[in-house]
Amino acid sequence: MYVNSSGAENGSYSLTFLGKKVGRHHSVAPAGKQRAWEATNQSTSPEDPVVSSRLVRAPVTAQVLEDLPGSVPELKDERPCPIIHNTQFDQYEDNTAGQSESQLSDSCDATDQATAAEQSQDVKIYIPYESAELCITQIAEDMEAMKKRHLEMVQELEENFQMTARENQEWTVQRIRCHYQNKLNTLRRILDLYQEKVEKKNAEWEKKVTSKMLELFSNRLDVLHSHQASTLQELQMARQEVGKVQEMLMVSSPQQEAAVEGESSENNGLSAQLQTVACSESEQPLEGAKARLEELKESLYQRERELTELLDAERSPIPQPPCSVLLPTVIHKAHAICSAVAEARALLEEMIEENHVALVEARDKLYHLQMAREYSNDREEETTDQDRSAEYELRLSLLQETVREYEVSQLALDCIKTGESPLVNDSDAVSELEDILGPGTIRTTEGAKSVGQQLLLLQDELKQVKEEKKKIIENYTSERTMRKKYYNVVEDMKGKIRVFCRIRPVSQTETAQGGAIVVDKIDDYTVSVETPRGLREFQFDQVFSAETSQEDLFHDTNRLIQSAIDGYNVCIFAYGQTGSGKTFTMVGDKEQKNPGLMPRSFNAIFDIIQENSTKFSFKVSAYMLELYNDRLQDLFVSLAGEAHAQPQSHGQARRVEIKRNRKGVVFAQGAETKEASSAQELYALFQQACANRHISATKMNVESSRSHLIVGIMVESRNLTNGSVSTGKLSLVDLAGSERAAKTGAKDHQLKEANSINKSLSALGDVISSLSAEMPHVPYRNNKLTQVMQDSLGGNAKTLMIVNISPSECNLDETLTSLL
Ligand SMILES: Nc1ncnc2c1ncn2[C@@H]1O[C@H](COP(=O)(O)OP(=O)(O)OP(=O)(O)O)[C@@H](O)[C@H]1O
Repeated sequence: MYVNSSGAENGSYSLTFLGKKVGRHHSVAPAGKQRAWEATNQSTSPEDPVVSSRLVRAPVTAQVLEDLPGSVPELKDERPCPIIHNTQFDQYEDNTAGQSESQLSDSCDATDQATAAEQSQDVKIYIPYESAELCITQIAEDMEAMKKRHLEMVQELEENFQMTARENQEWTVQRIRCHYQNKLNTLRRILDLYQEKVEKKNAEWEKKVTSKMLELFSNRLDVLHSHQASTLQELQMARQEVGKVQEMLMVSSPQQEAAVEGESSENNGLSAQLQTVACSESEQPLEGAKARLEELKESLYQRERELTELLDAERSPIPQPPCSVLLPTVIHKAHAICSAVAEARALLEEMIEENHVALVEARDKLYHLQMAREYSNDREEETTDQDRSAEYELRLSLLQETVREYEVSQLALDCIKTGESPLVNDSDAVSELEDILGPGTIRTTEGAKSVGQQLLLLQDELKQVKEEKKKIIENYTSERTMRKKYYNVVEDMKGKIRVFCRIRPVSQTETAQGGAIVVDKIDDYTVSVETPRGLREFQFDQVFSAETSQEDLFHDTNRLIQSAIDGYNVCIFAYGQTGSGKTFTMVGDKEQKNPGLMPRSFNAIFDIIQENSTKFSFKVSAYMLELYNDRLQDLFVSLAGEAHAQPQSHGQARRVEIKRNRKGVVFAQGAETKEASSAQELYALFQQACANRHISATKMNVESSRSHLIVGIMVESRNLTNGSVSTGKLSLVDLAGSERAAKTGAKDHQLKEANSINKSLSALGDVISSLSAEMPHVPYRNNKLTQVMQDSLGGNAKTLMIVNISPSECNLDETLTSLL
């Protein structure tokens, strides 16, 4: 027998006996079967060690185990020994256990020795039958071992599967748990939010109820006080009446006794006469008492009516807290005070003592009155006086009331002393209050106590809220102060004195004169002037060319308006030769098609006020002055047109003096300061002032300002949250033009005007130079102009000077003077 290697690759083997091929029925795995098997396992990976071992071994195991029992006896019958080809045998060895290797080798060696001659001719090796049998047995054992291993593997796979399934299950459970945990968390969050909302609502509601209750409680206390007062008054009156009645009784008793005695001794007629006299005598004072009684009755009815009204009011739509409900709180508080303060304790003791004495007295009185009534009843049975009986009833009930009040007071005072709360039995009022607070909240003493405690807590909360509000206001105030400070720092960084230069367009007169344009704006900060000695350049904080609109100019200046509203002094003035455009810059053209800085500032002030109206209240006031020939004049005071034309008549005008108050704020004494509540009102005041200004025609300007116009606008702002007040001043000055007398053609009073103007401008120049050079002394007092502008020049004030210049060659000298 030999094992053929053909088909070994597919795992099929054939056995040959004595050179005769027996057939392929011993093939371990036929090709068809192998393919079918592979098809069933094609979904599995051959790389998988388990699967690949199956691919090789499984068919061998199954087929051999089936086929071997039949084949072994067959082989036994066929002697001599089968042969195994060496190479084929080697191939077989690959698929069998190593244990059989040595045995097979031994068998082969024996066969080799027995058939040595044949080996030289034929490569087939014959092995003894026993060896073949041994070999087959070995194969069977191997197969058995393989079957065992396969079973183990199957078991292992099953275990793996179960483990994986278990893991999967756990993972799924974990996922589900996670999902529900998340859901639970979300629900909790929603619940928290709802709870928060409910608490907020409760707090709001409690706040409302508390304030309402406190209000009602104080009202109730007031009513109780007034009741107590009126009761005391009534009691006093009752006491007096009782005294009177007792007196009357004392008077009438002996008379009646006498009448009774006389009855027995004298005859009936006389007795009747005496009785009548006695009765008539006793009835005289009784009449007065009856009248008084009537009054008392009336007043009592009146009180009763008032009480009914009060009770009706209690049942009004707004439920009122009963006094008895709030009483425990009051007692609780009073007890706390009494136990804390020795003085209060002593006072309480005194009150208890006094109340006790009063109670004893009232009880005595009641007792006496009751006795008197009984006695009187006995008497009235005889006299049949119904009115008297009614009077006693009334007084009795009054006294009973008083005694009850003293008893209640006694109880309350004892409660205050011990700290215990009295029982609540004002059931109607309690149920009304429970409608608000919820059922069962105050039905018991504990409930009432908790309401009281809630009240105290809410009072504390209110206190806290107030403190928080105070803090917020403080923060807000400090934040605002910081804003002002930083705004001011930024403005200061730009320079406390800023100088702008504005070149006006060439005028018709200048065109007619044919003068060349010698002034040019090089950049936003530089002006160049062509002089006979060459081109000169001048630096400014800002340069505006002839094309610059009024709006653009204002845009660069209106930040200073905010500073004035913030409480700083700000001064904006235009400077330059006559006809250079100062009035145009400050006021605008005559028709106000191009309004200047002044009217625009008026609007800006009220715009800012409007923006801040919720946080501040503002007061705007203004004075408008003219400095003409070294004389200050109030422009609100209207002088006759002739007076304006003739300067001599100014002596009659009201004298205006420049003064400074303690804070250093300049004010014009003798000048009127008018309030304005809108930009329109302020502008109307301004127009009124302008109408009184000195203007006349010069050679240089048809409408030349012959005076300095000083408009002072004071803005007082009051912080609505903390009540702080700050005042800032915006000074807007349109200066008269510097001029050369010869050029302007000034004569007589105009020459005087020009001298005065030039003097004041020179003084202003000196002040500005000193400030710019940060000199220790600034010559403010040299001129009225500098005096009036003092609080707006230097110090913390912000100053903006606009130098107006002409571009024309004919004004070159004046332009250079202005620029230098
Ligand atoms: N930027 C400008 N754009 C157009 N016109 C201007 C401008 N500046 C000045 N003017 C015109 O030039 C003329 C003189 O100007 P304005 O009266 O303002 O000069 P002034 O410096 O105020 O003179 P004075 O000192 O004599 O009062 C006016 O008719 C004015 O309209």
